[in-house]
Amino acid sequence: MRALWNGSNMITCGTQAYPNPPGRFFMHDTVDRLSSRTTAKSDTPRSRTTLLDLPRRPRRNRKAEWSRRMVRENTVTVEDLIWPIFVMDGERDRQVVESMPGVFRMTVDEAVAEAERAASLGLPAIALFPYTNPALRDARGSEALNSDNLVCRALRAIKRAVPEVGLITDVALDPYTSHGHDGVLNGTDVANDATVELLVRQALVQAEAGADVIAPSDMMDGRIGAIRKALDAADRTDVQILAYAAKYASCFYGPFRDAVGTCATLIGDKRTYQMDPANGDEALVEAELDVAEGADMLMVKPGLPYLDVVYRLKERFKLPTFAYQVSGEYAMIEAAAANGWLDGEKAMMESLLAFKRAGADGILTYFAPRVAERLARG
Ligand SMILES: NCC(=O)CCC(=O)O
Ligand SMILES: [Mg+2]
Repeated sequence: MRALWNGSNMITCGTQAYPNPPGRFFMHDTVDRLSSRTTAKSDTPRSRTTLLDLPRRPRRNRKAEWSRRMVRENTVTVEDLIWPIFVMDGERDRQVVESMPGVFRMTVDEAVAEAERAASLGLPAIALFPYTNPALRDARGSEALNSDNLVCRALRAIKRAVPEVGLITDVALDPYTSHGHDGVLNGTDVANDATVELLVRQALVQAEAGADVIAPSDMMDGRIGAIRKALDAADRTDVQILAYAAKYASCFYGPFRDAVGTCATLIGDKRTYQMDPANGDEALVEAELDVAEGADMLMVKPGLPYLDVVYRLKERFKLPTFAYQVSGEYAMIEAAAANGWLDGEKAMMESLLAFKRAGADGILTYFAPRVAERLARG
């Protein structure tokens, strides 16, 4: 209970009000009269500062670092982190992603070296995203079905070099279409069922090249079930599906579109298939369908602005639930840190801890190697 001066000549303490002489504010003797333990305590100097009779003082548990460590509910570990990597054509080359300081597009050989780094840091998995040569993009995203495309080449090379790192691939057509949408167009509409047919083929091509986890991020209806059936029919019952169950039509993907080159190509927006940021219950409907269709794991995207959704999905379905700390979230922290407005390291760690507190089992984050290195330093 907190004693407050209410601006009049009364002191309020909980629901009770006590008279206080005008002009006198909160003298110790006034408080002592309110305390049932006054007499015994008033003998010692310490008791003079004990103004309130509080059976519960949550600050006690925070009094020292050892105690804070002892009562800590959540921690970020290296196992929580999945590292998204951008691949591009060429050899021994990297390109800066302007809007994501510290993040690069890299050639397959460089990606292999980074996968080796991931393994040595103890990161469980990496997620691959291609920067497709614009000349290879067409209206139907045909390059997605090429078993020798950039992602498939990266999968084979990384699998060969570092088999212990899990490989997650993005199933969606946007890095491959000339219009930047996640599916094929029927007029201006992204045609659901025709797109699902292509996504199934894309998933099979990726599984064949060595993907351990297929992660459909397209938000077409029915694609999880269709992909599961096709994988099973192809004798790939071992391939996991991480469903981007609740992917919102968010402005926070801006820098990612820079990285995979869809900023220039995207015509219009994705609001007819990605979710409305205003909706929470709808995420439960989406996730329920994906679970029924065979999703092994769920994803919420973006991350920090959607922690309520992470919490609700984890509570409801009890499946491994991941959050994607997307490019815009990364860019915001980096930009503020570069301006000296935030302590970037602290913001990075606090943001990841928040995902854990909300119930996430893991986080896809561009900070992954930096955090892993920091955790390794202890
Ligand atoms: N499928 C991946 C995205 O759509 C965006 C991720 C990001 O903004 O980091
Ligand atoms: Mg869905």
